Amino acid sequence: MIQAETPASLIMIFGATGDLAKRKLYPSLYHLFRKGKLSEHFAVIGVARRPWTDEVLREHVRDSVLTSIKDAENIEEFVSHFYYKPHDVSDSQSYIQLKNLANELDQTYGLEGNRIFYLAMAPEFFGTIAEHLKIDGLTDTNGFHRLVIEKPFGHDLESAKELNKRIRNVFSENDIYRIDHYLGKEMVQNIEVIRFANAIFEPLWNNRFISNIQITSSEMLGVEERGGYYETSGALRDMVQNHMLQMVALLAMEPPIRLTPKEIRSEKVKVLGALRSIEHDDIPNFFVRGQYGPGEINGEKVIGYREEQNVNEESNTDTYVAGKLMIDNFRWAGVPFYIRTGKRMTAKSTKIVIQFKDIPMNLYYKSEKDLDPNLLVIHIQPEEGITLHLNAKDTGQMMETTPVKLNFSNNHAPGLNTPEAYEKLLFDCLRGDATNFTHWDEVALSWSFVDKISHYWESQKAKFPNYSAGTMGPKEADELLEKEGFKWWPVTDLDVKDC
Ligand SMILES: NC(=O)C1=CN([C@@H]2O[C@H](COP(=O)(O)OP(=O)(O)OC[C@H]3O[C@@H](n4cnc5c(N)ncnc54)[C@H](OP(=O)(O)O)[C@@H]3O)[C@@H](O)[C@H]2O)C=CC1
Ligand SMILES: O=C1O[C@H](COP(=O)(O)O)[C@@H](O)[C@H](O)[C@H]1O
Repeated sequence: MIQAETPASLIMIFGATGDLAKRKLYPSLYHLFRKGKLSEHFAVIGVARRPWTDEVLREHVRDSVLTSIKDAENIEEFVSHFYYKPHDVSDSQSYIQLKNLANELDQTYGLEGNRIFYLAMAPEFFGTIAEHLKIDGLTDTNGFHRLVIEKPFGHDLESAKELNKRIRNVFSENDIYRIDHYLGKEMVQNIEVIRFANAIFEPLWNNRFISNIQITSSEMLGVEERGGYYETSGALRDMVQNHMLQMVALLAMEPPIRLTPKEIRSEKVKVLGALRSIEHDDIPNFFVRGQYGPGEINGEKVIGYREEQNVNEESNTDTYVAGKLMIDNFRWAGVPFYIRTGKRMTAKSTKIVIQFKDIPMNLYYKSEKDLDPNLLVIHIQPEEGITLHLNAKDTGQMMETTPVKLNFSNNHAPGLNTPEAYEKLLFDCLRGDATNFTHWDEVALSWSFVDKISHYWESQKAKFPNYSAGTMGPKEADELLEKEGFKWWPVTDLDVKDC
């Protein structure tokens, strides 16, 4: 049930000393607090191994907020709601101490027994923590109990099933909030609105009018300190299984009969279920993998993936994936959805390009020159907006055309106006709105699609590295489109700010 207002709640963060909590969760909670979206009846218990005190955590939270917001009003009041408990994830005594503190805070802050358990720790602990929460009585209150789970949700379908079984013994599906932070991004949420609130798009949104759809999510950063995790994951599991497939599902789904989590999820599940399964030897015809070698980013030399910390010097891990997805249903038969994502690429950019089919006959260019196709570009980040690429008359006597762009920019000052994805998702969770979290059925279908590709890749030694840092990936990714008469629309030339 979605609460109209923010209810009182205790938020227990497992992994309170970690990177995610510091960079994302504390600033997001502070934004909610400052906007009045966090009830004054709230308290946070930070949980991790190191022997911190309440004061140390408060200092840490204060620093984390002040790093991103210089004029943080009422910061002292905000941090006074934070408490800390050193913890051993597999020891019941630790949970009993947590329960006692939680019960005390229930009284102090009038929390009505409402509890959000946010698991921001390595995934191997998710199942154990969920089980202890029940066995040791942390869920024995009258309020709501919601489990927020960070990615990755499993390593493949089998491990995801196992994890799901363990947490479902404690929490019902409705109380499990599997985070995919792309679903909290403003322009990802806008996909549905663009599609279903505009009479000009929905009639064209099918294989009669769309020639192909391209989704690019490129990063300039390398793996940073996450080499250990990334070696077990790679770009396919890290980005495609979740974020990229979620965007595909939102772009391809049928209009839901109403905007409830259940109806939207059910439409997304149908898309994921209609993804053409790609078998063994056919995989190279549909998917390309890459790994960055040394190169240059912003004029600075950077090392290759195999030289990164905690990375095997003969690593077979993909830091880049490009793929062609086919959705075998009536609406999308024959329309390729091209996706690509990678680290150490030319630009930090997430964009969706919907390329419409050419008009049947070109009246305007009699000779060799072609009309540009109409494109609808959805700028997810760092700019947020929409651009429609059209053809118009070139000024002058001749009846010639020139490309024009109709542009809507959501953020003229990038990052300032739009709430951070985590802020929105935390707020949704407080209100009990699970629309922008992934349901188990979506997770399972995504893993079963991705598993076939990862198993095939694991069985073949790749010729890595195959792209230089600072480029847009291996040449095979360009060939994937060229062989079908398409090309990747360059993310840098499509910028909303250029219009
Ligand atoms: N960082 C990011 O940008 C993103 C992270 N995620 C996900 O979020 C989760 C956390 O990531 P991140 O913050 O980067 O990880 P970190 O390694 O920075 O933090 C891990 C946290 O877990 C705690 N911890 C580790 N082992 C134990 C233990 N045995 N008992 C109790 N606490 C323990 C650590 O505390 P201590 O050392 O004090 O024990 C620390 O607070 C992961 O699932 C990750 O995949 C998802 C998307 C982005
Ligand atoms: O989930 C992840 O996402 C980030 C990219 O997120 P973005 O919001 O900056 O696009 C990626 O760097 C990371 O490897 C992955 O785990």
